[in-house]
Formats: sequence, structure tokens, C-alpha cells
Amino acid sequence: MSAASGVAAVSYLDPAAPALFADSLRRTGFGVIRDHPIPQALVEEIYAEWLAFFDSDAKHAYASGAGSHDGFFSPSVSEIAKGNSKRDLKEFFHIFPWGRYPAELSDAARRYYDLASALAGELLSWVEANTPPDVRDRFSMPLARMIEGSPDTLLRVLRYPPLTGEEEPGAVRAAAHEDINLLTVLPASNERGLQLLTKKGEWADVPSDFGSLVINVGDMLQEASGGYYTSTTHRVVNPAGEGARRSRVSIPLFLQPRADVVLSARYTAGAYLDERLREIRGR
Ligand SMILES: O=C(O)CCC(=O)C(=O)O
Ligand SMILES: [Fe+2]
Repeated sequence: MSAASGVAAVSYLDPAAPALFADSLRRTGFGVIRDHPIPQALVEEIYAEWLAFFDSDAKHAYASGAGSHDGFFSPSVSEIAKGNSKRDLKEFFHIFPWGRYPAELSDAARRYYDLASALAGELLSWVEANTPPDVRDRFSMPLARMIEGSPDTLLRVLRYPPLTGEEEPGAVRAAAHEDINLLTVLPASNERGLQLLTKKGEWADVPSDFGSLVINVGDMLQEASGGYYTSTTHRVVNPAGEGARRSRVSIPLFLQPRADVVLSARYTAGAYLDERLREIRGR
């Protein structure tokens, strides 16, 4: 049994959705949206074709080189979450508007990038409209404008391979971490496992009905809002039983302001990102 997450699942069509969504983000760091405009068929097309891509050798031609942020990251170069010692049990491909993209695949993930970025702009406007004026006054520009045309917004296509039993003890699909960006938009995965850490310090399953969108606050929104919104720790746990034999695919879009956007008196988005990337790479 997992603890109650407190996350509200809101219908995009509900006139009260903007307020309910912002309230859920404020209380839990997460919000879930149903009946949203992103076609589920597109999400499923991406899951299917990228799973086949990860199962093929073609991915190695896109290996991310030293210092590059786009392309394929194999399990052996996968992330080590801040403060953790084991590599996550995952492989992934980073898609940027300017970066590499598998010639073997359709443009479905690129179309998703554009659709999800546009929806994210709307969600940021919902957040802004429901933020108290004294907090809103801190924003150097409307939140939605911070990500407009940003080359740094990242679509990560993740594949968590089936578990073999040979994993390093203690290694998990994704160790507890916070996201660096403003907001993350994530269609519910084909498999369970995503959990958040509640303010009481308990792990709770994030409501992830297939077809819904999960949105969470990242460190940059926490920074820009002076802590009014908090970047909530989350993780992906290893499945037991049958689920262990299946791959899990997920496609978080990390909404990243343009590098020159002022987040706070201390940081531009570019300076903030550089500092955080130094903490998770190369250890
Ligand atoms: O795969 C998931 O459900 C979440 C992944 C995640 O939290 C991340 O990549 O930052
Ligand atoms: Fe994350």
C-alpha cells in the first residue's frame, strides 16, 4: 500500500481546471490532467516505435558524445541521481529542436514535442493566473513566455529495460530526484512505478491512469516563485512479478526557459542549469 499522494486529477474541460490544477501543484508539486488535447494515439505510436528503436542496434549510431546533450545515452552512461551512488536502470534519447533525431523513425516524437510545448504554455498561464500577486511579482516575465522558442526544452524518451535479476543491489529504474526545469509534462507511462515523496516524507504512487498527463514542478519554478511552488522529489521503482519482465517507456518533456531568462536575483536559467548539470554528470 502506498500513501495518499494528494494529487488532484483534473479534467482539462472543467472551467475550474486552472485553479484546481494550480492548487494541486502548490500542495503536492504534481498535477494530473485528463481529457487533454494531446492525442493518446500519438503517445502510443511513440511508445511502440521507440521501444523497437531501443531494441535495435541503430541507437548506437546516435550515441551522445562527450559533452553533448542530445542523442542516445546507454545504460552504462545513464544518470546517477544527485546524492546517489548507483546508476539508474534506464537508457534514453534526448531530443532537442536543434539536435539529432533517428532517421529510422517517424516524426511522431517531434510532433509530440510541439503539441506538448504548446499545452505547457497554456498550463503555465493557468499557474500564473492562480498565483498570489506578491509571488507573481517575482516573475521577470510571464511564465509562458520564459519557454517560448526555447532551444533548451528537452524531450527525453526513456526506456527502462526488463529486469534480469543481475542488477546491482540497490539500483532502481530512477532513483529519487527533483527535476531541474520549470515544469515537466509526462504522459502516463505504459507501466506503473512513478512515485512522489509527500510533505510528510512518505512515498506515494502518482495517479497515472493511461491517457492522462502528469505535470510536476521543477527546481526552476521553485526558484522563480521563491519557494511558493516546491519541486517535489520523485522516483521510479522496480516492478515485482510479471511487470519485471516488461519494458517501461516514458516521455517527459522538460520545459526549460531560454538561457538568458532571469529566474531570480541569483540566477538566470542558463547559470542555474550549468550548476545543476555539473552535479549530476561525471561522477
Ligand atoms: O519515467 C518516469 O515516469 C519519470 C522519469 C523522470 O522522473 C525523469 O526522467 O526525470
Ligand atoms: Fe524526474
